Amino acid sequence: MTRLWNDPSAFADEMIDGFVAANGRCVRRVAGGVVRSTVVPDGQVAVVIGGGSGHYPAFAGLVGQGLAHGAAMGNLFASPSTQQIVSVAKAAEHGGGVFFTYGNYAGDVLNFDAAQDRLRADGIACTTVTVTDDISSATPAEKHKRRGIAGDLTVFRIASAAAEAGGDLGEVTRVAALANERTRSFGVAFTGCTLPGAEAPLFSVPEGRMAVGLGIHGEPGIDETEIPTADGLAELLVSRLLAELPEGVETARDARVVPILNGLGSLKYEEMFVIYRRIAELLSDEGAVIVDPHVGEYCTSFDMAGTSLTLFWLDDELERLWQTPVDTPAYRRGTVIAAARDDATSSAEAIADIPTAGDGSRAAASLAALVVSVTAETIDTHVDELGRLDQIAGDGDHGIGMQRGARAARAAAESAADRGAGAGTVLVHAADAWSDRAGGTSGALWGVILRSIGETIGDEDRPDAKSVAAGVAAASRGVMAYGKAEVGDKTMVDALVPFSAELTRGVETGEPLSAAWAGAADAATRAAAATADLLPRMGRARPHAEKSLGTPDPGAHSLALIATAIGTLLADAPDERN
Ligand SMILES: Nc1ncnc2c1ncn2[C@@H]1O[C@H](COP(=O)(O)OP(=O)(O)O)[C@@H](O)[C@H]1O
Ligand SMILES: O=C(COP(=O)(O)O)[C@@H](O)CO
Repeated sequence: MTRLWNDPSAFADEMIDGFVAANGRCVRRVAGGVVRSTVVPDGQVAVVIGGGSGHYPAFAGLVGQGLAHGAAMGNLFASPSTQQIVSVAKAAEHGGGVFFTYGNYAGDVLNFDAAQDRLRADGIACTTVTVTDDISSATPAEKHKRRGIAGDLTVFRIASAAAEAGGDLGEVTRVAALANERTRSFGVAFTGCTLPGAEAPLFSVPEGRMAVGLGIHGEPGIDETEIPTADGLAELLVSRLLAELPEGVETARDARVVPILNGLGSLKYEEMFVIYRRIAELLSDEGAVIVDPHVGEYCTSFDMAGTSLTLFWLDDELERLWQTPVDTPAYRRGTVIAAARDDATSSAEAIADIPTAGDGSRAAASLAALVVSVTAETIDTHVDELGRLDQIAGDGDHGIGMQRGARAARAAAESAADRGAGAGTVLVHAADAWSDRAGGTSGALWGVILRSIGETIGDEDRPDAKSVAAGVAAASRGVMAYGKAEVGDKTMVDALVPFSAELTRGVETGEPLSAAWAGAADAATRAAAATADLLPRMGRARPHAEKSLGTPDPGAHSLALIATAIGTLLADAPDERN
């Protein structure tokens, strides 16, 4: 149970404030996260990590000399937004390009890839290696789909050591990929974790039972067994990992390996030492040479009681890099020669310009802002229900993520309308605020939706039914192009595509916008409900496909709720709104 918070939706921000206040020796705050507070030599590759909050010391606790140059810090269990990542990367960059590395989660990939594209467009060279160490999350044939857990540490460290040694972007990328290939993890848990403000844990394990093969968000495990003895658990973890030695390691005999026993949040160190005692015996019995063992917390899941074992199989090059000194808030090895302090301060965030707008579009701006406001109210009303749906096969954060995004969008839309923006700019500002503040997959996609509609209706004329339907059609295409999901994958696309099709059909047959919108919202509601029968093929829910059968997709459901509420708004004043 996470017991202490002020406002749950402010938890991540307040946590960052406190973290920076306590660790100014190593980090300073920038928009979107933290960067090193010490001077970095010109031309050094910047290693930028990041991910959702709730995993301390991942990710910000691993920023400092010898390790990462910056960390983009998302909301609880949600990827940082594209804007956050761009901002941190620009602050961390010192002329040698940016190397991104993070755990392989859909929201992170979506947002880090988009940030990488933006930086490249600005002339900054970037490469990426996603961490895929968790062997329980996909088969060896689909290794690239595996998620990243405590193996983050080995990849981050090797990449950073290569950057500190003066390696260029190609070199840093090569050794990081090698470290990832040679890092394998497997985890178990005894209780689920509870997000701040939530009434119940994300999942529960029956008394005396243990969930096997689960990740760092309380995603359900792939199996459940009786809780074994400490020695029995050591045997399970070691046997699973030895059954999948990486390429280049034919046998454990004489192989040099770093074992990392990671606590997931509330397992006692003493319990871990008892387990590790047997892990060390088992590895030695196999003839493996143990190097620099780690027992502690490296990537947690709030208060989850559980543990994972990571085995990092060294070669000469990786071992040399692994032995270099590190000094970060949460992780120290060897003796680092302290660099001078970097007194740079981050510049204030620019206030986005308001382009000149035509009278017709300005007249519709307050309605556009009202639409965003109704969206935020709808999410406020359903926030718990959305969290519960996302808990079944996801990470339970759909409600709070949508709430954070929609509230920020409402404030941005109202501010733009007050400053004389046209309807298109109102929605574009709302889009940017939503994706920036919410992060995660749905934050990025709601940014695409609002931006597509805003750009289509533009700032000249009063939007009519045709331009609104064209905007929604552009949003539908945009979401599919960005997220790569198709109809039937059990995502918001399953509601958005029929919504758009029905809206276009209604408008083309001459229905007023309010009527066409109401028909489209009904179609979205039916389609969202029908996702209960689908098996997910994208994102967090994919490894838990069967668990999600019978439950609608949270993103499809929230989209249908929003569409319905906007329909009611339009119907209330049809002549004003058509
Ligand atoms: N690739 C995708 N394309 C479209 N929608 C997606 C995709 N991946 C996930 N989603 C939608 O996002 C929802 C999850 O949103 P949310 O929980 O807020 O984000 P996150 O998974 O990043 O925490 C899913 O229910 C689904 O509707
Ligand atoms: O969960 C995280 C990001 O993945 P999403 O796909 O956005 O849920 C985060 O905690 C790990 O970086």
